[in-house]
Amino acid sequence: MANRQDVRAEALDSEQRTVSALYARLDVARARAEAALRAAHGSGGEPGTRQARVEREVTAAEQARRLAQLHAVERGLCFGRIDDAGGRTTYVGRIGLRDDGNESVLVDWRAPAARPFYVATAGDPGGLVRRRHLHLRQRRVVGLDDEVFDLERMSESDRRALVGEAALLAALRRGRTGRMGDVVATIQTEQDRVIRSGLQGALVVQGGPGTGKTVAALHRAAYLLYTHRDTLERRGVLVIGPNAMFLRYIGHVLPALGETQVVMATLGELFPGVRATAVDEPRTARVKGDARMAGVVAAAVRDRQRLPDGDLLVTAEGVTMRVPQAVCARLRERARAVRLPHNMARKLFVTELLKELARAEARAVEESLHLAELALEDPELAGSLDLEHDLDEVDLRLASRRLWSLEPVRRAIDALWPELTPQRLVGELLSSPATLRAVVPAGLDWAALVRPAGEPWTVGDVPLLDEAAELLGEDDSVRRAAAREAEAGEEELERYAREVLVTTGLLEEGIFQRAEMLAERHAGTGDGLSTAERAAADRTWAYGHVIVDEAQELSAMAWRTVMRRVPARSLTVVGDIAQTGSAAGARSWAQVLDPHLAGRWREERLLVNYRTPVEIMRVAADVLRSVAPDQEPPESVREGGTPPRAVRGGVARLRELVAAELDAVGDGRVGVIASEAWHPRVAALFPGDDLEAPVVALTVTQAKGLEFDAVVVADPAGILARSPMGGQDLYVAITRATRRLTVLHDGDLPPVLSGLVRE
Ligand SMILES: Nc1ncnc2c1ncn2[C@@H]1O[C@H](COP(=O)(O)OP(=O)(O)OP(=O)(O)O)[C@@H](O)[C@H]1O
Repeated sequence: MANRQDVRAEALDSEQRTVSALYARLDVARARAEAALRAAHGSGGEPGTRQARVEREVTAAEQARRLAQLHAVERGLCFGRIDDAGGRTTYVGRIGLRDDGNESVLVDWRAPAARPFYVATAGDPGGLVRRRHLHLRQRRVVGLDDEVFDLERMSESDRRALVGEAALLAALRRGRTGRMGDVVATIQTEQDRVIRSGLQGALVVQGGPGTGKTVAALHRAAYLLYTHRDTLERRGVLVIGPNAMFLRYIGHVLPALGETQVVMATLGELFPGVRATAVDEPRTARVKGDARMAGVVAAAVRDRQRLPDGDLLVTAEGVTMRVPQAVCARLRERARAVRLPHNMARKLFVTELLKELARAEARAVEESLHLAELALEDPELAGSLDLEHDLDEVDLRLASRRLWSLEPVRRAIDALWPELTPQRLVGELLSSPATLRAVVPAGLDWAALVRPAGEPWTVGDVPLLDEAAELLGEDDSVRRAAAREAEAGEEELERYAREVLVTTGLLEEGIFQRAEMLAERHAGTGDGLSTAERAAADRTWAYGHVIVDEAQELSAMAWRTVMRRVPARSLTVVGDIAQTGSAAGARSWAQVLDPHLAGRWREERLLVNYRTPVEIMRVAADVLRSVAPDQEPPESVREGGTPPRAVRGGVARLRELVAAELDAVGDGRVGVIASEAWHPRVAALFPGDDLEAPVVALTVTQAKGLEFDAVVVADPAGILARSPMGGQDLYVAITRATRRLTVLHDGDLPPVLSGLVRE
C-alpha cells in the first residue's frame, strides 16, 4: 500500500495535469486575442471608409481589453475544485474557460456553478462531498487542502488522496506586500453573503477592523460586474476610498479578479477639475459637513442675485439709462420664479433687463431731445415724440443686442446677476466673513468657515462645490448637441458591432451576449475614452453602482454628493462606526443613510477578524470599550505569539525600534503610525509614502484601511488628545498589525493601554 507521501505526490501530479491544461487554454485565448488585435492594428494604414475605421477601432479596443484581462489572471488561474455527490467535478478559477468543443473546463468564481465552493459547510454541504483548494506558484501546483463533507460517498482512491491544511490560515500566514491581495480562493461564507447580495438598494457592511470589509466589497464589485454586466458596463462602477494611498493599496485587486473598468476616486476627486487632498481642522470640518450647509450654499447663490442700492443707473455711449429699483426687483422675482439653476435663469433676467434698459435708453434720448427742443424752441418737435412707447418687439431685440455689446451694460448686469462657476461662488463665500455671517443660520459656527482667498481646496469643500454646481447649473447646450449627433451614429455602430462579434469570436467566448452592449460601450467614443474615463470626467454621470469604503468618515454633505452620483441608489456602504475619525463623520448608519434611503438599506455584519492577532485585539478591545461600550470587538482567527508591548522614549528611539521590527518580520512591512504632532519628525526619519517600501511613516488618517506585519504606534497620548475622536483614532492605529505591535510613549502610558507588556 502506498504511503502518505506517495499519495500526496500522486494527487499533486494529477492536479498538475489539469492545471497545465487550463493554462494551455489560457495561452490559446491570449494568442487569439493578440492575433485579432494585430489584425485590427495592421489594417489601420488603409484609407478605408469611416465605417471600416470605426469597426477597426472597436475591434482593437475590445481585444486590448480582453488581452489585459487574460494577462491579469495569470497568477493563481485556478484555485479550487469541488466534487459533488453525483460524481461531478468542477474547477473554479479567476475566469471561465472552455475547450474546443465549447465545454466549460474552468468556471468563473462569480458564476452560480462556483457558489457551492464558497458556501458549503460541514453542517450544510449543499450536495458536495469535497472541497479542494489548490495552491499555485507560477504555473506549478505546490499544495492542496481538502475539506471533506461526506467521507462515505467518496471513492476509495479519493479518500486515500486527502490532503489538508486549512487554506485560510495558510493565506493569512503570508507576509504583507504593501498591496492588498485578492482572497478569491478563501472567501468565507459570511463574506460570500456580502459579495453575492443583490444589486438593488443599498447594502451596509458593518464590521470591526480586519473583518475583510474592503476585500469583500472589492470582490462584490467584481461579482456585480460579472452578473449584471448589461447594466454596469454601460453605467460603470465607482469605488470611493478615503485617500490616494488607500486606493493605491487596493488598486490591483480588481484587475487580478479580471475587472479593469472600475472608476476609483477619493472624496476629494469627486468634483471634476478639483483634486482636493487638504483636510480641514475638526472645528471647520464639523460645520462644513453639516447638512445645513446645503441651505447655506443656496442662500449664497440667492445672495448673488442682487438689487441696485437705488435705481439702476448705467451710462454708455454718453447716455445714462435709469431702471427703477422696483422694476429690477420685479425682474429678479420673475427669473427666480422659473426655478431654473442660477446660470440658466440668468438668461431670462438678462433678456428682460436689456429690454428695460432699451426702454430707459429711449426715454433718456427722448428726454435729451426734449431738452434740445426747449433749447432750440423748435415748435416742429413739440409733443410728437414718444420713443419709449414707439418701440416694438423687433426694435427692442435689436436695441438689446446692441446694448449687450457695451461694456458698462455688461458690468451692470453682472453686478446684479453674475454668471458664476462653483469655484468662484464657494471661494468668494468662504473668504467673505460678512456674507458668511449673513447666510449661515444661527447654531452653525460661521466663523469656523472663514479662510483667506485663494487657499487650496479641502476635501470638505468638494461637497460644497458639488452643491453649488447643482444650484448654478451649467450651460450644457454643446453637450446636448453632441449627444444628439452621437445618437444618430448609434444604429450604424450597432451594425458594425454585430459584425465585429462574429468575426472576432467574442460572441463565442461568451464575452458579449448582445451586439447592443458592445455598441453602447463604444458609443460616442470618438474621443477614445472608455466608459470609466468618461464617467470620471463628468460630474453628472449616473453610475450603476457605487461602493463607499471607510464610509463612516463621510459627512452629511459628502453623502449628498455621493447620492447624486447614483440616482438608482444601488450602493455598497462599507465601514465601522467605531472607527469614525472625522469630526463630521457618522455616529450611526441610520443617521447618515435614512435621509436618502429610509427603509431601503440593509445591513450585513462581519464578525471575524482576519488581520489582528488575539493578543493585540485584547488591548484593542479595552480601547474600543472606552469609545464605544456597546460595540463587540470582532473575534480574531490569528494567534500572534508575540505579546504587544509598550516602550518608553521619544522620537530618538524610533530608529532602533524599527530596525528590530524589520529584523523580526523578514520580508514583511513595518508601519510607523504617529500622532499629528510627532508625524513630521517621524516622516523625516522614514521619508516617502511607498507602501511597498519596508518601512513607511503615516498619520492615523493615512493608515485607515491599511495593514502591516509590524506596527509601531508613536505618541498614543498625542493621538488620544487630537480631537473628540482621539479614542477612535487610537483604536484604528493599534488594529493595523498582522503580527507585532509596539507602542512608543514619552510620558505616562494612557490607562486604556494598560494591557500592553511594559519594557
Ligand atoms: N476570506 C479571507 N481569506 C484570506 N484573507 C482574508 C479573508 N478575509 C479577509 N482577509 C484578510 O484580512 C485582512 C483584512 O481585510 P480588510 O482590509 O478587507 O478588512 P477591513 O474590514 O476592511 O479592515 P479595516 O476596517 O480595519 O479597514 C486583509 O489582509 C485581507 O486580505
